[in-house]
Amino acid sequence: MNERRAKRKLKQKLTDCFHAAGIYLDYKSDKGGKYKQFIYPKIHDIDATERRLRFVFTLPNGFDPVEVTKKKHVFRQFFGSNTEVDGDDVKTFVVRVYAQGLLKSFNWRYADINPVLDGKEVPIYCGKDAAGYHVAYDMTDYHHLLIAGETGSGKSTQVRSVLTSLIRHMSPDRLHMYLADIKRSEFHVFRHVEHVRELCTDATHLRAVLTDLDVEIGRRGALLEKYGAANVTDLAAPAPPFILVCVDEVALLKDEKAITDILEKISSQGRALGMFLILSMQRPDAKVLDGKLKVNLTVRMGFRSADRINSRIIGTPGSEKLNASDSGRMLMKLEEINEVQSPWLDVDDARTMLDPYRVAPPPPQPTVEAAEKEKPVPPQETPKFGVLNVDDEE
Ligand SMILES: Nc1ncnc2c1ncn2[C@@H]1O[C@H](COP(=O)(O)OP(=O)(O)OP(=O)(O)O)[C@@H](O)[C@H]1O
Repeated sequence: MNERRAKRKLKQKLTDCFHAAGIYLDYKSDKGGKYKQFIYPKIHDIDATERRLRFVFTLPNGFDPVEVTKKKHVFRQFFGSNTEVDGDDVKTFVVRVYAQGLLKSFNWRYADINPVLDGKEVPIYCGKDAAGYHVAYDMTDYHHLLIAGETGSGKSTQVRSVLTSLIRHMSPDRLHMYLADIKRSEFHVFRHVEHVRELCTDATHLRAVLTDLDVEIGRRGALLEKYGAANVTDLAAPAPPFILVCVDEVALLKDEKAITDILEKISSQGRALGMFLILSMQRPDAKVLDGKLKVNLTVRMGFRSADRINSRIIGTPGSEKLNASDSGRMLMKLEEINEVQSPWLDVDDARTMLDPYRVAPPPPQPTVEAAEKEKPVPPQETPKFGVLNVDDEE
């Protein structure tokens, strides 16, 4: 069957589905009122691949979108149980029909995901969608990420997998990571990995690191101004490395204004400067996700959440309905909201995989007595973070 004919058939099937579901407006077309005319939703786009079928339609003005949500079962009766219907609460809806449905679980394997990371500057590997396709995106396109979900939903595994994928894929010269784990439970596997410039386990350390990064924001901003560039990626080589700040359980820091102010600043200015955020939290905290952060954390991964209010704050309405038995399942908001299964990556496997990237741990700090015996050495002028120094560029 040629493509046009196949699309015409699919369009007819969707129209039949609209009719069966009562998704139309009708009016009498003759004076006697014998003949009815139907106005169905307008079908804009039909995209059919081997594994997935996708329709976009808009409702006629005057039709209540709630009626579509109520009639999702009719779409499943017509197209099969792997059918999803999502709408914007006004008039645009997307219907997706998947050939296989979401996997229950699958293992993180670099060899499998490597091809989808290729060609992306700062790739974020997310998981597999219901059609079995790998889902990944580039932070230089979509910027800052929020990962949220209640305890046991798979959030920590996802943060581990995202960071491990980045380390495997990017050279330590191109990506500098600044990690904060105030709970001290997650990031020990990343200790001494070459990409990881700082690993903070308390607010004082994180505040100092972010204060230095604030200086880096100023330096990079000055560089862009000097060369009339819109983005650090437009600068002539050697471009400064990308900087990723990842804070686990950021809600624990909600009263640390100096910290949240700089995180906000990175969220609003970091895009052009090659500085990105990944923030994770168990319970979305309206105080943390207020103002600029809320607007600038454009990508959301919503694992199972406690209730509707939480899932709305995360920005993935419906994540409260994810099954407790489906660990690692999330609703992911990139441009649309899609259900995605994240990969399983065990802590021990991650540790083993990261071993080749570890540099020797720094020598222990001398004791106070030993330091006092040493002759004082005049302080050296070393650039912070070793990333770039505006003066060197003169
Ligand atoms: N992607 C996945 N695939 C299969 N199972 C998973 C996946 N992610 C998590 N799990 C299962 O769920 C358990 C809890 O995962 P994880 O520790 O990531 O949850 P969490 O939301 O971070 O919880 P907490 O906040 O308590 O750390 C894991 O031990 C594992 O059994």
